[in-house]
Amino acid sequence: MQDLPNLFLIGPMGAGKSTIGRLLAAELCRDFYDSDHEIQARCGADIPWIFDVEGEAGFREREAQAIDDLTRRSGIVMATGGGAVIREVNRRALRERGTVIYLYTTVEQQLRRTAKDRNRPLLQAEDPGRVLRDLFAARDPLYRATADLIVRTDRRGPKAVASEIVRRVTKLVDPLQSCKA
Ligand SMILES: Nc1ncnc2c1ncn2[C@@H]1O[C@H](COP(=O)(O)OP(=O)(O)O)[C@@H](O)[C@H]1O
Ligand SMILES: O=C(O)C1=C[C@@H](OP(=O)(O)O)[C@@H](O)[C@H](O)C1
Ligand SMILES: [Mg+2]
Repeated sequence: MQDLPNLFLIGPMGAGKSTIGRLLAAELCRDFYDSDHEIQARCGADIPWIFDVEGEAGFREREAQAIDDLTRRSGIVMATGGGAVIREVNRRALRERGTVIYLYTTVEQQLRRTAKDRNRPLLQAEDPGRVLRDLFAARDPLYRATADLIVRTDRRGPKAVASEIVRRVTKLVDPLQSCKA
């Protein structure tokens, strides 16, 4: 497992990037980073505050800086925020500096998983289902274009998904490993 590249998780809000990323890193004995946590730690404020005071544009600047810095590390697992793929510079950093995994789930699951969480400013809207559908239409092509692997998270719990990623990524890196003793 030492030869594994950086693993970067992308996908929409509620896909499980933060939860599964942490489990994946533990399973691989890797350091775990979450670009959203990094942004909040550097700024000393939470995401709703950043959106309030600096707008989404300010948040995206901070996000690009965090992604550029974190993707330069080696041997890490990193969860991104759902909007990380909007910027071409982020997509390039992710693609060039690691293996990118798109965690896919349905909008219905996203809605259920994010319903009680007030920490996602984009979903504090009258119709969060509509927001999620519109974001999916805009971003799904970008997730697909950036990813090396697509893994569904709507049918299995976080632990099972983390194990599936380990299995698939190991094969991707060393296609012969499944033939080894
Ligand atoms: N595969 C899964 N099955 C069921 N619930 C999940 C799964 N992945 C994540 N969750 C739950 O969904 C919520 C949002 O997960 P989170 O990791 O914050 O998603 P993201 O970082 O992609 O927005 C959390 O309550 C988490 O426990
Ligand atoms: O989709 C988005 O634009 C966002 C997703 C959030 O992260 P999660 O995908 O981890 O919820 C967070 O970065 C911010 O609220 C914006
Ligand atoms: Mg997250």
